[in-house]
Amino acid sequence: MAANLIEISNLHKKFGQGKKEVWVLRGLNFSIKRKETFCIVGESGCGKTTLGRILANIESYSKGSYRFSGQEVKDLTKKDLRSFKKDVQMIHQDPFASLNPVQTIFSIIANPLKRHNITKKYNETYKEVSRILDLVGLTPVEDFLDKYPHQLSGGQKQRVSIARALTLDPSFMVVDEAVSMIDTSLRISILNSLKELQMKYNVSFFFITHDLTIANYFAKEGRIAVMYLGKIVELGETDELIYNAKHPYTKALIGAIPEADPIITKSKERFQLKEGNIPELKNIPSGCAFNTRCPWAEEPVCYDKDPLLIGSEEHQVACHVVNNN
Ligand SMILES: Nc1ncnc2c1ncn2[C@@H]1O[C@H](COP(=O)(O)OP(=O)(O)OP(=O)(O)O)[C@@H](O)[C@H]1O
Repeated sequence: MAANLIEISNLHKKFGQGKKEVWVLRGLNFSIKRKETFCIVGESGCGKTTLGRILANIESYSKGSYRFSGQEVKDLTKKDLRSFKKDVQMIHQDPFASLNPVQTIFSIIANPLKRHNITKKYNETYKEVSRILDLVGLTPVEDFLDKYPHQLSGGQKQRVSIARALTLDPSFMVVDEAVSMIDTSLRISILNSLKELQMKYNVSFFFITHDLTIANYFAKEGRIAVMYLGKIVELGETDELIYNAKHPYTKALIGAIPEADPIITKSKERFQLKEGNIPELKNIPSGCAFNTRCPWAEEPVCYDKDPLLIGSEEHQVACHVVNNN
């Protein structure tokens, strides 16, 4: 059995052809261990969802390598793909859009069980559907079985999405902004449910969020990768990254987190970037893509050479200024 569940090397993704060609992911290198929580954070449009969709094999990759359990995903045979589809599940940002509106909650959970021959007889399916709904906190189960998605609240719908993802006993889950459309009061409860399920079932998570506070909470025992314009600029164990951030972009993201205590907020280091707008992906600056916003950018290196993500197992940074000092 491979040591890492996931190994990504020099991964690239482009959309479009010719003049419309845009490279959305530009050489990613990372791995995810079994049972690990790996969070990816970054502003809108930096490529988080595209990467999540590639990891779930909903989207193909254009260049580089993606190995799952030691096997190159592009080369999976039909038989391997069937087991991959069972093993890897994705929970989407908008549970309403991803749940079939004309199916009852019972059918939504029962269908994958039947399709993959996990349960055969009705009684068996009923028992398993009830067990899974109970696991995600949709109780009393009988109140939910005959309902349709539109009859549930946002939080309940997201729990149904999680339940559906769990039916096939996955080893890896891609969770895309799964709590961003849910009231703050319910967020922690859903995040806690996901964490409990991870402990129980040893699932690895690839958790996508634009909110570093949520990443810090959910990946407390895991790692966070910070993405900027299709590249990872900093990657580290969560506490190390939050309390010892090195990349100016990560520092700016951390500086922007509001503190409950207004005195701390006032005294916290505000890291000023050069300008607010992110360059477009089809117009990436040469050298380090962050150079247009970076207060540390130095001539000539930051304008000529793309920095590599380097460092220790616990903490890696892609910044010439940090890595040269
Ligand atoms: N199917 C597609 N065809 C063309 N361009 C696409 C496609 N899907 C995504 N993109 C582009 O790829 C870039 C990255 O999008 P992506 O959704 O991965 O970013 P994101 O970081 O997840 O953003 P958000 O937080 O807003 O969801 C964007 O510029 C987007 O317009």
